Amino acid sequence: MIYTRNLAYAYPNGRQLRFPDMECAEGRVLLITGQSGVGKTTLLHLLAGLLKPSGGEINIAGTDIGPFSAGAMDTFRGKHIGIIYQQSHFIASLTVGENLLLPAALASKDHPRQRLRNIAERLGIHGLLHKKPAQLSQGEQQRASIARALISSPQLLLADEPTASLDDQNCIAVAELLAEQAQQQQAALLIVTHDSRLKQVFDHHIQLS
Ligand SMILES: Nc1ncnc2c1ncn2[C@@H]1O[C@H](COP(=O)(O)OP(=O)(O)OP(=O)(O)O)[C@@H](O)[C@H]1O
Repeated sequence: MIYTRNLAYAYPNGRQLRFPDMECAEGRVLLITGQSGVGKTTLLHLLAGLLKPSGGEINIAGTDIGPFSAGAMDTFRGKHIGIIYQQSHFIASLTVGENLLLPAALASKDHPRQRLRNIAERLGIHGLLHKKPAQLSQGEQQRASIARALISSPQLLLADEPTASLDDQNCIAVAELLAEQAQQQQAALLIVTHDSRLKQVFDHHIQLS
């Protein structure tokens, strides 16, 4: 589903970052860990096509994303990639439901409201869709971010530190929920984190150094 080969990135006036080759199939989870500063966020942005590599290849769903223009990458990302950020980044003036429908609207997916109902029910947030994001607890916001990433049925889910601010019990619960949803949807799930607690949940693991 996704693989990388000889991936590298150099910030202007920064050091050159080189990443180990990685791959993850549909319905599987790859955990990518590493200390602060090794390049986890950079890697996530490369995989999401938000940064262009200085070398190497990223192949998603059979497509080398290297040659894409910024506009073509935006379209591809909207169709194939769901991103779960550590902070939810919801639009405060919209309801949770309206926030969750935005990516599906941008990706022109069919029957978004039906999908929203199904996913919100699965994640136990269907009673919260009419509320404003600020009225949700942190755990509820986390589940809402997962729902938002799933709503366009992406084939690739990228999660950036999804459990960093959670206690042990919620950390494991959110990790298992993510993996379960990815499996149900047959999406590849890549979790980028410094949270070593997740190593006990997932056995497919790469450590950046
Ligand atoms: N805009 C930038 N310009 C130059 N160097 C940068 C820039 N952003 C990040 N870096 C450097 O690139 C390296 C990787 O940064 P990155 O944010 O990807 O690491 P990280 O593993 O996500 O760290 P953390 O866990 O602390 O968030 C670091 O050495 C950082 O100082």
